[in-house]
Amino acid sequence: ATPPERGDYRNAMARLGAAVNVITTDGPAGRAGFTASAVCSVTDEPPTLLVCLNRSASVYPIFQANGVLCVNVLGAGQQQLSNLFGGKTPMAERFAAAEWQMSRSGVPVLAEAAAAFECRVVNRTEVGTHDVLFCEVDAVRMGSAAHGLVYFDRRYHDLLPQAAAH
Ligand SMILES: NC(=O)c1ccc[n+]([C@@H]2O[C@H](COP(=O)([O-])OP(=O)(O)OC[C@H]3O[C@@H](n4cnc5c(N)ncnc54)[C@H](O)[C@@H]3O)[C@@H](O)[C@H]2O)c1
Ligand SMILES: Cc1cc2c(cc1C)N(C[C@H](O)[C@H](O)[C@H](O)COP(=O)(O)O)c1[nH]c(=O)[nH]c(=O)c1N2
Repeated sequence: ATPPERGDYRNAMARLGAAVNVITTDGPAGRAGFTASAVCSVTDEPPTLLVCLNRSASVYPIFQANGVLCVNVLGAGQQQLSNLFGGKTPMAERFAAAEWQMSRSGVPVLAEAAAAFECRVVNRTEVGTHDVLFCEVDAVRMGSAAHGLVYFDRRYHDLLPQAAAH
């Protein structure tokens, strides 16, 4: 069978709603961060998640060299931060838009995230244009954001609980 055209694939993927995360790093190669929706839990023994990173991103060599990162899960109302880290904005400007704490490994952690996962990259696999980074979680933090943020249909949606039925 012939595979779907890229546009058709993306149109369908646009309906696969996903949490929005700012992935940060710091270390010998310097500080960097980017927005990722391609993040998911792999196993909880040992706690491991994956992040898909486009090898053509300007931040790619920095993440490659540092080998540590933090997955900052954005909350309701933080779509501006997602757009800032989603491309083209100079790195200093991205980080100036929020308050950061320091993880034990020296990686910036977003104080206002819904949750944050401090990780080491333990494995990576090249698939097409992307690297799949397998990341072991050394520490978790529960942040101050109470409601989630979801990217669906190429737009952001604040995730507010439905009113209880009856
Ligand atoms: N996994 C990714 O790398 C990824 C995911 C979402 C958005 N983006 C970036 O943000 C831009 C805008 O996204 P959009 O959702 O508003 O519209 P879009 O039409 O470009 O993408 C729709 C959906 O297709 C998938 N997708 C898009 N580009 C991809 C890529 N290079 N690799 C794997 N999956 C991809 C994502 O699920 C995305 O939400 C994209 O063109 C891309 O540059 C990348
Ligand atoms: C909502 C949303 C979701 C994603 C992205 C963007 C946006 C707006 N981007 C693109 C990525 O954030 C962008 O390419 C980086 O900011 C790197 O850009 P620079 O090359 O540094 O400008 C992105 N890139 C990637 O490699 N993996 C991903 O999962 C995602 N997900």
